[in-house]
Amino acid sequence: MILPVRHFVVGYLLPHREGGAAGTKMSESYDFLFKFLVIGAAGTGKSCILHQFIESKFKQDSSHTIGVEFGSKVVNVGGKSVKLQIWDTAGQERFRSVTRSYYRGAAGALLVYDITSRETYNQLTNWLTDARTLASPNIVIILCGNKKDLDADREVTFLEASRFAQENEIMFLETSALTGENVEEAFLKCSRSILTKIESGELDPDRMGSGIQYGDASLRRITRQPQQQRNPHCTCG
Ligand SMILES: Nc1nc2c(ncn2[C@@H]2O[C@H](COP(=O)(O)OP(=O)(O)OP(=O)(O)O)[C@@H](O)[C@H]2O)c(=O)[nH]1
Repeated sequence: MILPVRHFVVGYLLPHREGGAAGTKMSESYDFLFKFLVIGAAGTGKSCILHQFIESKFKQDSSHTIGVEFGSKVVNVGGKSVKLQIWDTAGQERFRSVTRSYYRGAAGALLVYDITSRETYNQLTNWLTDARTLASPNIVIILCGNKKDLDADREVTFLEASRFAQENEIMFLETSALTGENVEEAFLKCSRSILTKIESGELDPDRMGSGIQYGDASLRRITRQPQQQRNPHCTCG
């Protein structure tokens, strides 16, 4: 059965609160917008990670995602407000053709496996290849070994996963959507890396399909600057 894609999209659009570790805001004013993906095998906790990040609580009775779900949050990264537009994709193979259509132009991704399931870890190379091929070769990826709270059932060591991350030039953290440990940090770390690449000129927000857009706040600052400083890269410092 093939349903139109829009039927799969569930919104998490919540009011952006002032304060908190991420420093979110009431208004929709932000410096940058980054498109993010959450990818990885079924049952690894992708939806729970997104829910924990946005609502700061564990999603009880999470069921398999059908297609994609959507969440959005404004965070403060290195003095810049960044709106993260996050697509949580289904891990089940039968939704792969739908989820793949959401990869295009993503700036960042959380690649999730379950530390208690070697099977989910063994699939990482396929997910990584998909992300780099379908989103962008420059996509900034953070590997998340989720369910860190289930250490007694661990099947994948921290060391081997960190070696995998190093070999594949991606960042790495172990997370727990249940306790919230490192969940926000994963999104912030990935966002920080994207911002650094914008600053260094490695990523160009003006490039089509970069997954990055200037927000109102950023554009306002550019137009206020003297003519000789109107280089978008200068706005990130
Ligand atoms: N103990 C523990 N359980 C978790 C954690 N994260 C998720 N779970 C459980 O793992 C199961 C799958 O979580 P989901 O978030 O639905 O997994 P998913 O990756 O979104 O799955 P798909 O939508 O099928 O791709 C659920 O039973 C969750 O309660 C975690 O950090 N710790």
